Amino acid sequence: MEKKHCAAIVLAGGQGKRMGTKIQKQYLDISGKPLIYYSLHVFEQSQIIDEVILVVGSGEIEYVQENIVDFYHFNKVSRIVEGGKERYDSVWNGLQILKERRKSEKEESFVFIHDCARPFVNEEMLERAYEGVEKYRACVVGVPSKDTVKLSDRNGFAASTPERDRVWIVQTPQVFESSLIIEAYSRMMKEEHIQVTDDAMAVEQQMHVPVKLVMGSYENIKITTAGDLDIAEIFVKKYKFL
Ligand SMILES: Nc1ccn([C@@H]2O[C@H](COP(=O)(O)OP(=O)(O)OP(=O)(O)O)[C@@H](O)[C@H]2O)c(=O)n1
Ligand SMILES: C[C@](O)(CO)[C@H](O)COP(=O)(O)O
Repeated sequence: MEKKHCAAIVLAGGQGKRMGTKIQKQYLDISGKPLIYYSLHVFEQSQIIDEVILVVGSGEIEYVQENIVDFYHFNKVSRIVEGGKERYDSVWNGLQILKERRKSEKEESFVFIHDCARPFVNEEMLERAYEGVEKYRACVVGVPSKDTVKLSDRNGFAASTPERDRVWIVQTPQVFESSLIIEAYSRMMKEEHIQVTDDAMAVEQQMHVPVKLVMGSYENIKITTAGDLDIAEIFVKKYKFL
C-alpha cells in the first residue's frame, strides 16, 4: 500500500502555568536546547512525517520562525499559526490549514497531533501509530498503567477501581484520518460547553469511532512541572539526543 501523506500538528501554544516560570515551558532549556526543539527534531528526521504545522502562542510566530524553525533548519515546518485559549482551540487552529487544503484533495491523509511538551516521542512510536491509523482510522499512543487507578467521588473518597489490565495512560501523538478529526472538531467546536482533555475524546464523542490504543513509551512524559525538567535532562543524556 502506498504511504499516505502525514502532517503533524505540533502544539506549542500553551502558557505553562503549572511550570510557573517566567519563560513559557516550550522555550525552557533542556541540555542546551529549548524543549520545543526535541519533538520537532524527531519529526524532521522521521520517515513517517511529511510536514509540520506548528501552533504557537499569540504574537510568537516571528520569534519561533527566526529562533526555532530557521535556526535549527526545521524544513518540514510548512506553517506556523497562533493557538487559542485552550488546547483544543489550538488544535482547531492547526486543523484549519488542513481543512482548507482538503477541499482540493481527494486522497485521504493522516494527522499526528502532538504536544511539544512531550519531547521523547520517537520514530518507533510514529511507526506504530501509522500502522494503527492505517488500520483503525484513529489511534493514540499510551502505556498500560503500572499503578492501580481509583475514580474518586466529589468528596475525595474512592468511588470505584477500574480493572487495572484495562487502564491506559494516554499520551501524544494522537493520530487520525484527516477527514475524521476535522469532522469531529467541526462538530465539537459548535457546542457550548466543551470538555475534552485529548483529541481522541472528540472522535469518541462526536463520531463514535473506536480509537485504537497503541504502545507509546513510559519515557514519553509530558513536561508539566519543574521536577519533570530534571527527568528530561536525564533522558536527553541517556539517549545522547543532541
Ligand atoms: N491553549 C493551549 C494550551 C496548550 N497547548 C499545548 O498543548 C500541550 C499540552 O498542554 P500542557 O502541557 O497543559 O501545556 P500548558 O497549557 O502550557 O501548561 P499549563 O496547563 O500548565 O498552563 C503543550 O505542548 C502546550 O503548549 C496549546 O498549544 N494551546
Ligand atoms: C493530550 C494529553 O497529553 C494526553 O495525555 C493530555 O491530556 C494533555 O493535557 P494538558 O492538561 O493539556 O496538558
